[in-house]
Amino acid sequence: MKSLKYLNKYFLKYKWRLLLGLIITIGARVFALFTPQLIRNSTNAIEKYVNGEIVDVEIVKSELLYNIGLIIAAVFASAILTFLMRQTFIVVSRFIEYDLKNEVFTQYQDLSLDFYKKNRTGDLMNRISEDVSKVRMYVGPALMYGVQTVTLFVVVISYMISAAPTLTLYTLIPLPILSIAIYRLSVAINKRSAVVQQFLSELNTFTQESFSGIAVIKSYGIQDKFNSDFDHLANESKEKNVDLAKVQAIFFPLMVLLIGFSNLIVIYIGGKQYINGEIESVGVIVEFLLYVNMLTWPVASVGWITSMVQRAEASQKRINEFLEQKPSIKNHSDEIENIKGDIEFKNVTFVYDDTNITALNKFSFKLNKGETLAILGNTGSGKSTILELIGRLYDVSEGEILIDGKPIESLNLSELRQQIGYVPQDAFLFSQSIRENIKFGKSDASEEEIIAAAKYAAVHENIMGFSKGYDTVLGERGLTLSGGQKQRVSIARAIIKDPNIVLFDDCLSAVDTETEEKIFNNLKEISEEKTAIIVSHRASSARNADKIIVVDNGQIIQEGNHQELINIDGYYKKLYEKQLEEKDS
Ligand SMILES: Nc1ncnc2c1ncn2[C@@H]1O[C@H](COP(=O)(O)OP(=O)(O)OP(=O)(O)O)[C@@H](O)[C@H]1O
Repeated sequence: MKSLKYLNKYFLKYKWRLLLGLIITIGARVFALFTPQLIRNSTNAIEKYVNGEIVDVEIVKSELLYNIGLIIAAVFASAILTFLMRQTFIVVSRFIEYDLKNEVFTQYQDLSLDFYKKNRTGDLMNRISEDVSKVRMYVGPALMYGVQTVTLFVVVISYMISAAPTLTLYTLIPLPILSIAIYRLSVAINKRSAVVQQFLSELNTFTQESFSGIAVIKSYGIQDKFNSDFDHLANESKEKNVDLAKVQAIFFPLMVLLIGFSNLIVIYIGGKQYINGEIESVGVIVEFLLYVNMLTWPVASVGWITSMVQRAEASQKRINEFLEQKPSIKNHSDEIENIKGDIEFKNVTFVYDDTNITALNKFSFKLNKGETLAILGNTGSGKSTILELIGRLYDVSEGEILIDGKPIESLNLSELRQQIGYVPQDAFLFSQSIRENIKFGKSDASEEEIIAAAKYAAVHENIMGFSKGYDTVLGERGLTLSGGQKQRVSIARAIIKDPNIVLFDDCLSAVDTETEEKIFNNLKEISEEKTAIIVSHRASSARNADKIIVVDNGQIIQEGNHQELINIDGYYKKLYEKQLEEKDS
């Protein structure tokens, strides 16, 4: 129950609704309990008529009609209150589910990139959906049936004791056995459900990956392998489901058996006591039979509730694991200062935690506001890492990064990111319209601003070529853009922010050199005052930059401008000449 304590704040938040639910539940049970008593009264009236204590049949008839009327009224009242009980408890559980989902999602958003590297997407999704639903069962049905069971027990058993104490004792004997049996069964059901759940998770991950990688699967012609792998997984999943169904099948027969046994005891002991004159009338036996049946569900639900609480506890523990994590990148300043855009790396070393790869090793450079730096180098040399460190997606392992002369950690994190227009290597676009995708950079952007940004990114004409223009929906249910178009939409998204620092991570690789040139010219026009870092594999992207750095293995191997570097034998000159030759041929 330790983990579930976390939810107390939500119970507190909805305390009035819950209190109302409690009162309604008690009311519903009290009304439900009128029925056995009224039936006892009716049976007694008939018994008295049979015994000759009442001679006028009309009196019996009117007594019966009176009781039937009251039973109908009580049942109605109980039904309405039961409806309201669900409306309060279950509605509160939905509210709490909503709050918790939001809390988990916000926490996911706050956590740093390394968190996503360490945890699988499937697991993240499971905790926000499956685990939260299991927790809802605790705050909803478990709480509701718990309150209902306790109320019913207290009221029914006190009624039973006042009517016939010894008979009560005999009648209740099988009920704890029933409760224990159902609890054990629930534990077995839980264990098997967990296995079923795990297989379902695997099946989901497999299916999701198969759909995402459908192009690879088809082009490699490996559908058969995937079909048979799926078949294998689905078959195992089916077998685990069958195992589960077998234990579940015992549930109701067991309940019926033990209740039947209680009924027999009532009839046998009750009958004997009636004959011996220990109980006043047959009506009491009838009343007890009804009580026993009324107690069936609550007794069974004790086991069920226990297992629901256990499952919720396990799920909340998993949720808490994530909720308790602190983002590794923390904001240390609430002061919003305008970031101008001077960038300096001083002996920066960066090691990726998960792989222990030293991506940058004692790396230093300085870039003034308004300057453009081009970074070239082989794959895996550390180029993207430089940009990620400027956006504080990670913090440096050693050395320091200064922005406007101040340590990057001392700046307000959201202001820093606000002032950066970052275009990552794999342009990710959301399954929304092109307009919405561009507007991610500036939520209140006007139509003119959107078009201007698209023009700067040299993608406006492409967009106008689509029948729905800027309203064209992208992604799974929409249009698929070409690699180059995607890159340019994502550039437009960065430009529209009008940031002081622009970071382009090899984001023109799928664009021809002429369009690239055009974009750079546009960029120059709007970025007089902006600091720009352009990571590329092409010398053409670097030609007009104020500074060029060539990186290898996390270190700078060449530094200078285009003119300087083409006069020195080395990586840049080779790359430039090679690309010149390719262009000519
Ligand atoms: N998230 C990560 N976790 C662990 N190691 C990483 C991560 N990202 C990059 N690396 C490693 O750090 C090194 C530098 O990677 P980086 O992405 O900065 O290179 P790059 O020069 O941008 O490469 P490319 O030109 O292929 O994009 C590589 O060895 C890479 O395997």
